[in-house]
Amino acid sequence: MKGNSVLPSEQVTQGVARAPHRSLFYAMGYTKEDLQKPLIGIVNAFNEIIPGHIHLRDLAQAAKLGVSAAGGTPIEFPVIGICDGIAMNHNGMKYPLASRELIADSIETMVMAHKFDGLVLIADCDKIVPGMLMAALRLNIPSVYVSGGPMLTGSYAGQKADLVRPLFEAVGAYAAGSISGQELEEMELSACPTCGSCAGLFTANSMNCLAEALGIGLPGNGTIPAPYGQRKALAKIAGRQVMQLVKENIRPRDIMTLNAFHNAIALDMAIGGSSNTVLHLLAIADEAGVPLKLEDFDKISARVPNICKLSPGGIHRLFDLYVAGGISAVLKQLGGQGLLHLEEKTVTGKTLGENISKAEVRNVEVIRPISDPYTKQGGIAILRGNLAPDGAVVKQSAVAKEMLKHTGPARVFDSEEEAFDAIMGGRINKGDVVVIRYEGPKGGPGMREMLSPTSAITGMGLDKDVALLTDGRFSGGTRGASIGHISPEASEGGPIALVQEGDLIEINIPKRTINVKITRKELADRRKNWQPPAPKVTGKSYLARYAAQVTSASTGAVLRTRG
Ligand SMILES: CC(C)(O)[C@@H](O)C(=O)O
Ligand SMILES: [Mg+2]
Repeated sequence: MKGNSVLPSEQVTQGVARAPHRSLFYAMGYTKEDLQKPLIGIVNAFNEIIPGHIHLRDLAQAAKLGVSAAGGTPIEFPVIGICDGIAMNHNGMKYPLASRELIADSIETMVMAHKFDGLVLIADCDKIVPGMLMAALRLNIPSVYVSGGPMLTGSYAGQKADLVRPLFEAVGAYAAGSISGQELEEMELSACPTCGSCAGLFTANSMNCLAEALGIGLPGNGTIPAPYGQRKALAKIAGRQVMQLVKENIRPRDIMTLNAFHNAIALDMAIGGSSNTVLHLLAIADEAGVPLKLEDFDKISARVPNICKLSPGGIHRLFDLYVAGGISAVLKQLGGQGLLHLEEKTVTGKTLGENISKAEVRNVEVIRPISDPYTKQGGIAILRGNLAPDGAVVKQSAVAKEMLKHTGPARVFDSEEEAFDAIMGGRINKGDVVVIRYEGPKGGPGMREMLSPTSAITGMGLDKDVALLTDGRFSGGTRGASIGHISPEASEGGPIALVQEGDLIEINIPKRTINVKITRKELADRRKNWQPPAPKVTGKSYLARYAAQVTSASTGAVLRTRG
């Protein structure tokens, strides 16, 4: 399209050879005029198994109205989506990260086959968001991403509530005998009151907020509540806006540049986003051909302060952030201190700086000034050491002060199930460092989120005494000294595979180190006796193919491609 006006859809709508194609469109009720207009794919991840997606039909409808009103022809098609909460703490959790690549691949498949001219991508939860952004960059046709928006805050016993605080953590509290079965049931009934992504700053909301800073989501994308009329209006505007992008030939790679990724990381550090954002931003950048590295997170974390504390790190929820001015107000704070690239292009057709120029903070308890942050550094830290030569990730903003430096004996488990049973069975002692390995992208496979073990530790009141390390990953709802993405992973022979029960592990988050206190020689001797494990999944399953192709978490757990 650059320099001339040829639209991809002309390959299916124009000329003599395409008479059969047009006939197929007419079979569906499209008119002759419809086929003269840009064909806009409305990628709708609606399903009836994710609260964040249960209302997406309404948003797709609104987006279609926006496209039509702006002179385009909207054409909807679906993609899959997993609810991480429902997939949690069993073997289903091996699929969500892997679903990211399936989603990207299936959008590529639909768009390449049918020749759309632009996309409105509609999703809400965890892996569906990066999967969609990866596809947008791979295809590089004009695209706008719209999220389903956050769930309203729940309430329990007069306090704000969400899926994690208190509910996931209540499982540990129940095991420790500090709450009754009836209390647990009351929490179940009240923690998640509406449609939308779970109300804390977990992975879904983190990604939806970062989409604003990346420029691919409209202002308000991260925080406008899911049930609000404004959410539908946002989808309508997205439909209108994608038409503008088609006209002006502005594509995802013009928007999601290295500077835009740096903006997203700066926002992530300021709000204390999910540790999963590290994996996803690296994978999205990989599709953009942008040289983003794990080190970029640490460099930006060193200079961007943490100014918001939302659940699980604090008591505020996305609704509080919305009322306080939303992501635009946070970005305005950062921009005012020279911490952003404000000249970056966005899907509004304006720059990021123009988008946020009128924003203001309406509650300084929810969005603190840069001069009075929670911490001078950002929410996420990258650790290295003899246990993680290729890096590890911790959400330092959600670590109890007492645990920022900790040395304790390793309690080693070769799966999440074994570790969870030990925690729930009261077999973890104060001071212990729980090691959960063979749960990496390849070894798991699928790099499970360890929300149940980390929440059980917290719920049992051990979060100021016990650390947890893994080559798997965490939920955005995880808090405590939970260090994940340890790379290389155990099944690839990473040093985490060589740790033995009782080894002393030294964690120093301020110094960014993670080490097992054994000599280099001892480590080398243990390595000689180490055997790579047999793959856990074989045969024809998608997961077996995924395990064969997936690469390290330190580079986003993307799939290796040939050549
Ligand atoms: C279920 C959750 C809380 O959404 C989790 O999957 C996350 O990553 O945040
Ligand atoms: Mg998740």
